[in-house]
Parts: sequence; C-alpha cells; structure tokens
Amino acid sequence: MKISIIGAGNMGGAIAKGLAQSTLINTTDITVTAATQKTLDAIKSFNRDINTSKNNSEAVKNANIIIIAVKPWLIDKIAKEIAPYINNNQIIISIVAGVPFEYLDKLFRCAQDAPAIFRAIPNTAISIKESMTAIASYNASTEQEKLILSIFNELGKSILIEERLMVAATALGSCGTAFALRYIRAAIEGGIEMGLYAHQAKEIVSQTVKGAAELLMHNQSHPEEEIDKVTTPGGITIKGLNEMEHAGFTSAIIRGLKASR
Ligand SMILES: NC(=O)C1=CN([C@@H]2O[C@H](COP(=O)(O)OP(=O)(O)OC[C@H]3O[C@@H](n4cnc5c(N)ncnc54)[C@H](O)[C@@H]3O)[C@@H](O)[C@H]2O)C=CC1
Ligand SMILES: O=C(O)[C@@H]1CCC=N1
Repeated sequence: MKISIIGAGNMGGAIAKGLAQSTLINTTDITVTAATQKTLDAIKSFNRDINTSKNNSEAVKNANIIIIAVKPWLIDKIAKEIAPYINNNQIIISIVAGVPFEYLDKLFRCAQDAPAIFRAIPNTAISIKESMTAIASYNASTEQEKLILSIFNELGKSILIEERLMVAATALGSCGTAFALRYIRAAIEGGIEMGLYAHQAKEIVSQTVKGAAELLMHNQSHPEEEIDKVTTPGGITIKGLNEMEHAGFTSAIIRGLKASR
C-alpha cells in the first residue's frame, strides 16, 4: 500500500516518521513532498528509505492513500495541482484543520463522484507512535474506514467521530499537546523557584503527568476519583489545588479550549 504525504512539515513529517516505524506500511512505499529541499533532507536523514519529491502530481499518481498536510491557505493551490491525477480508487486524507468535507468534495470530485475522503487530526506525538487521532469519514466504505483506523491506531490511538465533532476533538487532542506542555512548563518553573534544577524538575513533572494519564487509562477512572486518592484531608495537595482554582485554573482551560475552535 503506497502512501504519499503532500507537505512534510511539522505534521506531515511527523506522520512520515511514525509510518516509517509501523508494521502496516513498508517504508519504501512512503513518499513525501515539501516546498523546500531542506525539509526533504531532514526526512531523509531520519530514514533514507522514505521517498522524497518536490513534484506533487508525480507523488499522487501511484499512491493508494494521499495525505494532504499543507497549511489551510494552501489547500486550494495543492488541490488544483493534484486533482487531475486523482481517481476514485484512491483514498484522500486531509489533516488540514478546519476545512470541511463539503469543501474537500468540491476540490477533489472526479467526474460524477468524489473519492473516499477522510479528515484526520493527529497530534505531533504521531512521530513516536503516541498520537491521539480524531477521524471523520466521507464517501468511504466500512472496509476503508477500518483500514484508515488501523493505520492511525498503529500510530497511537484513533477514534472515528462525526464531522461536527472534529472542532472539539481538534482542540482537545491536537492543540491539547501544546496545552499539556504549557502546564508542564509552568510546573517546571514552579519547581525551579522552589530550588530544583531545571532538568530535575522536567524529569519529575514529565513522569508525573505521564503517570497521571496512565492511571486514568489503566483504571478507567474519573480524574476526581484519582485526585481523591492524593488529597489528604487538610493536607498540602488540596491547599495547592484550591489555590490554583482561585486563580481560575479550570476556567482558564475551558476558555482556552473554546477559543481554539
Ligand atoms: N502542527 C500540528 O500539530 C497540526 C497541524 N495540523 C494541520 O496540518 C497542516 C500542516 O501544518 P504544519 O505541519 O504545522 O505546517 P508546516 O508549515 O510545518 O508544514 C507544511 C509543509 O507544507 C509544505 N509545502 C508548502 N507548500 C507546498 C507545496 N506547494 N507542495 C508541497 N509541499 C508544500 C512546506 O514545505 C511544509 O513542509 C495544517 O493544515 C494544520 O492545520 C493538524 C493537526 C495538528
Ligand atoms: O494550531 C493549529 O491551527 C493546528 C491545528 C491543530 C494543531 N495545530
């Protein structure tokens, strides 16, 4: 199965790196394109078996799956370039945030019909096979849906949702990487103020956040249930939590997520 990624930047490049470590796709069947040779060289230096090209139409011709990973304002230009070389047997995956199926259909419709189109929103942890990827499908068969889910499941976890939920899933799962990292940075700064070296604080905070997330997934529990196990009555955790809430912790996160729509 041949996969071509149009636009191997932060996200397209991360997907290529993840795919190169997967078992479902042969690395030699991955092709990436980019605007600059420097970007392509960076991918080659990660894995020299990944094919690189600056020719988008050549890259899509023999691909079974085409992943479009350019910035939103470039989608029209890219579609104009590649649409004449796309047929209905190919699967298109757009990871371009905010571009709906209605628009993608117009861009990629071949003759009377549109090919199977997916919208996928991964996060940058896809490069290490730890992404959360939200997927919506359009004009696709159940087999095609299974195939795309299996690919993204190998690169972390994936969930098939209705298109109307993509906006919320993008804020939580994709922008969420940046939000979680900002918490981690803040905690590191607090640790340094309390006397830890930066590298020590980073190690403590990173493992603690990873462990907290693993607890939820392992125990299938609600966060507050796990918090109850940490907060000794009259103890220091609840004092810290309440102080954070006085400063608007939960409210700031909800407002930030909603602003990301
Ligand atoms: N960065 C992220 O965490 C996420 C990004 N996305 C979406 O992914 C898309 C790409 O975002 P980034 O990877 O962050 O941007 P980026 O700027 O890092 O990557 C875009 C790539 O497109 C290439 N490009 C530009 N013009 C081209 C052309 N004519 N032909 C071929 N390649 C061309 C550039 O060389 C660059 O490597 C956006 O639409 C964004 O909404 C979606 C989920 C997460
Ligand atoms: O910030 C953005 O617009 C992109 C989409 C989701 C993550 N990064």
